[in-house]
Amino acid sequence: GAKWTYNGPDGEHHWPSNYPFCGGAFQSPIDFQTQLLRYVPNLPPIQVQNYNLSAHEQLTLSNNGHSVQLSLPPHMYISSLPHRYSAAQLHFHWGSSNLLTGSEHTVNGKQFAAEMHVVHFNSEKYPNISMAVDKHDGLAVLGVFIEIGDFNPAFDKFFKYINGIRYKDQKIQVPAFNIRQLLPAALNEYYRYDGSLTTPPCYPSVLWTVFRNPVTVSHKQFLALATALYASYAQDSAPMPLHGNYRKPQLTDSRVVQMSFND
Ligand SMILES: NS(=O)(=O)c1c(F)c(F)c(S(=O)(=O)CCO)c(N[C@H]2CCCc3ccccc32)c1F
Ligand SMILES: [Zn+2]
Repeated sequence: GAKWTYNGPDGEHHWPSNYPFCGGAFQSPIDFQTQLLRYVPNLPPIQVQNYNLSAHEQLTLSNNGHSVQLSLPPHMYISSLPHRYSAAQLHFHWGSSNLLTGSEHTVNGKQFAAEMHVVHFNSEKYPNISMAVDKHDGLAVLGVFIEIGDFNPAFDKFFKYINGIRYKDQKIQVPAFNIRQLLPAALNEYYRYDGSLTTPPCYPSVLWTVFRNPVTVSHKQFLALATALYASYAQDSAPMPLHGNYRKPQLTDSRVVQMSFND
């Protein structure tokens, strides 16, 4: 499809001209205005299966020009949703080295330093993510807010390789690890709503689950993420740093946004 960026002439205000869904309804991310949300006491805790990958497995860490992504095997899945949703990849959104505000979802207007998304597809109904990506029940994404704080050994399992994928379309194989360690401890506290991909083509195909509790990475780890990557190719004469890769909050309209907690 047509090229798109987060800033400049191909930035998010222009996405709808090449990607009509981006100008449509049910868009993501959104701001969670907690006074307006609906507390649903029996929303079941998220249950994940086979997230504890063996170090003998290898995952592909790549720079796709829009984010850093880690491929995930489809035998990892979410078992607590109406259908089985199998893992496809995880990726990040962040600000810049001096802008510690780069999350996509916000809470009462508060933006976190970064946000991780673990993308899953409905493997009961669709054979792969490409067939699922534009279906109303196609995708389920787990969102995790990231704050600056203690060093995070789980993130370092792949952050330490980030200098091997500095430029667009570079990829390396990294040893797999326990992906559950990237999620917050409490999987029973989350926001839930129907939304979309936050990048073009912005299909309204995502059941969003954004966990209440952030995880931390150290300032040094965050700087590695925010300063190592380029959206341009290694041979490009004008290198374009990859940062600020977050879409602004969209209108909630008449959507009901649920929360599984009320304290
Ligand atoms: N925020 S978000 O909506 O979760 C989100 C992103 F922000 C994001 F950058 C990506 S991307 O890295 O693939 C680059 C642009 O599509 C995705 N990819 C998904 C949806 C598109 C098709 C596809 C195919 C295989 C694996 C993953 C995906 C994405 F879902
Ligand atoms: Zn994302």
